[in-house]
Amino acid sequence: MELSGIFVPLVTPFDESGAVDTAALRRLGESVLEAGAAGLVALGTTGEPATLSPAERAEVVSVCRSLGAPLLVGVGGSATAACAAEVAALPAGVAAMVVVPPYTRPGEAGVLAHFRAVAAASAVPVVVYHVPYRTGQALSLAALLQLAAIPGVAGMKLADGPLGPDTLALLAGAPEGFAVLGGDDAVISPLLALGAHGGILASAHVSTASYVALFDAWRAGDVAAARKLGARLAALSTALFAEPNPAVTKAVLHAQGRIATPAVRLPLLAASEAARDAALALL
Ligand SMILES: O=C(O)C1=N[C@H](C(=O)O)C[C@H](O)C1
Repeated sequence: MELSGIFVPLVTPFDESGAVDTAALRRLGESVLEAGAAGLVALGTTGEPATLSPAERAEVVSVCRSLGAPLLVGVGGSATAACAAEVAALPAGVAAMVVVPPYTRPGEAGVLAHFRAVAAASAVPVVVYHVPYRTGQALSLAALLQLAAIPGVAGMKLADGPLGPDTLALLAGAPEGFAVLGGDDAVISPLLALGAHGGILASAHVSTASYVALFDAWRAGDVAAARKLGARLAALSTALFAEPNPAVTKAVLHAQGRIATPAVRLPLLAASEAARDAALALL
């Protein structure tokens, strides 16, 4: 699987009864692929995996797989053995997007041991999902580079906030073929400018072609177009993340008639009208 371009981590739409709306999920996946997305992510943070039952999670993965596009499947948890077993059970042809073990804060050596065990158990490529503001686990540049060197680890979804010297050094120092995919939507443009291989962006549900055009512009070296588009999309992403993800994105998709309800499951709360309207105004 080529880890390059814009991947859309699909929301999990719910119908009026609160059940997973698989027809809407399929339509969403088809629409973003038609608009140029390189692939999909099932069960990313945006898909609300924590509040889906095991049967619902399997259903979401099955719908996404049936679309035939490159697919990353989110896997997470603080127990290494359980995480390794989950990754080992993934079907061929997908990649596993495995979050740094959250909450436990096992330290860098513990994180490295976790990913060595998970990658050794996996028959599919592993993408490390580093999102310290959610997991509570910071990682130094040395640890990031050690993760990148683990056999079977094919890339990293990097969502560690403002870009700094470590980001530059990771992009310069990671092994050949290791993909860095941005996961902080508002800074995707500068990250692509620095050489990232793509992005996993919830924002790309609502303006997929524009995020794809941004990726293409940086790839082609069209700096003027990329800067202008990047600034506009940073404002859109900021509006979509004004309240906990994916509430605003779901509210916008509902307002556009693309999903039946804007519902999210507790403890997430539905987006405010103000946040939804602010995002819609930027489209
Ligand atoms: O679901 C994802 O994958 C993403 N989650 C991030 C988050 O909510 O922290 C944001 C990013 O757009 C992709």
